[in-house]
Amino acid sequence: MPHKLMRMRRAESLRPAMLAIAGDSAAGKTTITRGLTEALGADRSTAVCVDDYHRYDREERGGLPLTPLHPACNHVQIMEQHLQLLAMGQPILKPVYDHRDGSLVRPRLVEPRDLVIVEGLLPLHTKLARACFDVTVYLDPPEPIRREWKITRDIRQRGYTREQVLTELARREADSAAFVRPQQREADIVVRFERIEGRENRSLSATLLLRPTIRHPNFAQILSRATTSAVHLKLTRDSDGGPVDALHIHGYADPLEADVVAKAIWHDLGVPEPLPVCLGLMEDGSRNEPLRITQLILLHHLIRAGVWRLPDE
Ligand SMILES: Nc1ncnc2c1ncn2[C@@H]1O[C@H](COP(=O)(O)OP(=O)(O)OP(=O)(O)O)[C@@H](O)[C@H]1O
Ligand SMILES: O=C(CO)[C@H](O)[C@H](O)COP(=O)(O)O
Repeated sequence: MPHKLMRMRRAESLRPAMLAIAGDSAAGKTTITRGLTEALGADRSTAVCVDDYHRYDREERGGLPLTPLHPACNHVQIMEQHLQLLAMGQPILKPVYDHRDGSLVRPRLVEPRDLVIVEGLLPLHTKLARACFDVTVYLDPPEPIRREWKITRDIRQRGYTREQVLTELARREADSAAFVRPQQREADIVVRFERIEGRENRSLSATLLLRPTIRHPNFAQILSRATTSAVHLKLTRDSDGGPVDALHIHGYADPLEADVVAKAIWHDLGVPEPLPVCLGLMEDGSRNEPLRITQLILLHHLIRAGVWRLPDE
């Protein structure tokens, strides 16, 4: 049972805290990761994108009946090996896929820091890969929103036309259902940015399903200390019908009110540093409160996972 061995070996030794962020293309993984790594700093954190393990470049893929979401289109075994090495604090020589033109370029030496964030299409696809993580997240925006994000991003940054993106989205649907979306069930936290019907405000709200597979911050207590209408905790149903806690962050949250919650979450962590200012920052420089609180919660988990294994604790 290699995945059980991996869990045991990790429990025995001092090694980095590992966070996985899985989700379909343009689900928002890079946007969340960017804020986390900036907040933690390059000396404490490393980010790895497992889409770099694509087996074929864009041109080669064009002639194949495969989409990048299919495990056969990725070096999954090498990804597993590298995740195990990172999880044990070892360096890797990681392949690199350049999305600007779809080419596979010179590999990069990655030395894990105390906190490692791994994002991509399939980081939770296998048991062995999952065993490498302390905290697992799945980003689950509603399909119409993800499609909007993908169309805009792929046209602006990856050299595609609108028609090409629409064709590709249709081509990928079966593989997304078979290989990407099932990872939702494997995650400790499921994040959904969505538009709430009837709200005039166009900002997206965020709902975080907090599954009892890991220990979450005591939000009931944290929110009882922070008088605000920006965030609330509710009991909802998971996809299997079971009850699960969910934290809802309103898209219309007043930044001042959201700040009260952000400070309370940060304070709960007991870290003396000031609240990082880079959280909630979008690529265009705008600020997004639901994104900020989501990043803060993931940061809380990652730092806690790291602190728990310090030798004096
Ligand atoms: N919370 C959000 N609110 C508004 N827009 C968002 C949000 N998250 C992401 N986006 C938009 O969606 C686009 C895609 O996001 P991002 O690059 O983070 O996705 P990704 O999951 O890393 O994509 P890929 O796996 O294809 O590289 C971004 O250009 C960004 O503008
Ligand atoms: O699903 C994706 C994640 O970003 C990409 O489309 C996939 O990685 C292939 O990349 P590209 O479209 O840049 O060739």
